[in-house]
Amino acid sequence: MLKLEAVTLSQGSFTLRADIGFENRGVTALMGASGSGKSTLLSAVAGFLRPSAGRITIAGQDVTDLPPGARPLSILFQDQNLFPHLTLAQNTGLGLRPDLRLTDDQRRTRDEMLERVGLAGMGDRLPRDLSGGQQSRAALARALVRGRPWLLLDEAFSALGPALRNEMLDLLRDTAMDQGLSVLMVTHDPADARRIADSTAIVTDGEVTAPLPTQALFDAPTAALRRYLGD
Ligand SMILES: Nc1ncnc2c1ncn2[C@@H]1O[C@H](COP(=O)(O)OP(=O)(O)OP(=O)(O)O)[C@@H](O)[C@H]1O
Repeated sequence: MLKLEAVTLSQGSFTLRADIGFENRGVTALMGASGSGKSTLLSAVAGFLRPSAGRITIAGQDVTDLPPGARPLSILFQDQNLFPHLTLAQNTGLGLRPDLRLTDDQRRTRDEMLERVGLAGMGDRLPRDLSGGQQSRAALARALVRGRPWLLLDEAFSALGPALRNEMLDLLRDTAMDQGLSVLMVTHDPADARRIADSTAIVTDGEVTAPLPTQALFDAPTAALRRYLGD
């Protein structure tokens, strides 16, 4: 379980309060209007923003004071940040060792992950020689190869066209299932949540609602969801 216990987050004059737990199983969507605080919440979980009150725990461990790299999670942003001068294999290997001195086992892990995301045999290519979709797959591989139990995504696929975006969402869901990963995914698009999220939490009015099963939530929308959908 990932818990934000009586957490207060501040960015300038904006304040978000969260007292909430995310189950470590499957995909949870974090949905809300622009400026509602989705990225703020994710930044705090990732360790880039320190809460002004409360604490954050993951699997019972207090991570509030841990730097991002020491937390049991990986992060994928919209800007995929592949290094242009490094090959696909090297970009992915960075997830395992920043100095790229991989052991044989780590090479195997890297190659299996590239295969898992549909990039087998492309390890020698530079990012510029990949399509947008392949670059997204590579960035996902680099995040997954770290083997951390939680994966956080901040609108990671929102720049992609609809077909590619659905393909990446499905790949994310399937890989999460295979690897027993827990995923917390920020999206502003209800279609993303409905496609792959087991549960969905809404960020609105400076607070975060408790996650509810996505299907049930959309079948009988809460006041927070209705406000967000503009019904
Ligand atoms: N560094 C900052 N300094 C001051 N205010 C900030 C800062 N970063 C974010 N904010 C404010 O905090 C609020 C929440 O921003 P946040 O980026 O978390 O929203 P969001 O829900 O992720 O929005 P979007 O969907 O547009 O990305 C906004 O009002 C924003 O203007």
